[in-house]
Amino acid sequence: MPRTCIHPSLLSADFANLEAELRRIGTADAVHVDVMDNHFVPNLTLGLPVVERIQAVSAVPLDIHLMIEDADRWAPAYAELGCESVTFHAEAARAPLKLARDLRAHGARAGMALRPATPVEPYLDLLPELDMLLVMTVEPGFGGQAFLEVTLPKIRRAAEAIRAGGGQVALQVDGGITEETIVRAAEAGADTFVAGSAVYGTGDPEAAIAALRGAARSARG
Ligand SMILES: O=C(CO)[C@H](O)[C@H](O)COP(=O)(O)O
Repeated sequence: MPRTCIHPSLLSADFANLEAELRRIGTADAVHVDVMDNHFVPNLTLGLPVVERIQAVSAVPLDIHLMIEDADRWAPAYAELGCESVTFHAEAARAPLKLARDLRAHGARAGMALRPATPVEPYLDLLPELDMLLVMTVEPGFGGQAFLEVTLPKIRRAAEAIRAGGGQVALQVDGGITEETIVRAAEAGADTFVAGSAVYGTGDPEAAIAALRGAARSARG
């Protein structure tokens, strides 16, 4: 069976109790950490010093999603901390090819994200340089938004291109993922699912992770 990964988003966790919140998602494949700078997106979260402490105490690997300007400058520093994957936005990188190579050289999986309105076609040549492609299924910046069905054709096109290239690149979706929308994203070809509200917004994050995983697996066949 193909690998199905669930990455709870810390954006929906209690920021006053991050270490305890990390312990509630021990069965997750990674924890998704949203770094926002109030410039690339209209919201501000956390940066390197906090991620360094999360990395020190987390039992699950860190999946860093940089929603920041000047990704070329900052992304390698997150890789240096030992984060498992570091994802920059195509719209925020001056030299995406060099940046992806830098991230891998620092030992991280290199990820690239696309806003809902950004087409995937101009970036298909970059796929061999990436370990993960993130198709945003909401406008980046805030948790709790509704899944944008309009992104499904892009997920399908990205999945086809990844399969044609040998299937080495994870296809991540982020935003509005629930037990219902995860089915449509999985059918379209996504294999890695970020979920904030649908995990931390419930009383039992581990049960939510299991339910999301089960729904995605049955959709992927
Ligand atoms: O990148 C993000 C927002 O920009 C978050 O990861 C996303 O909001 C997840 O939250 P939810 O599952 O509640 O939509």
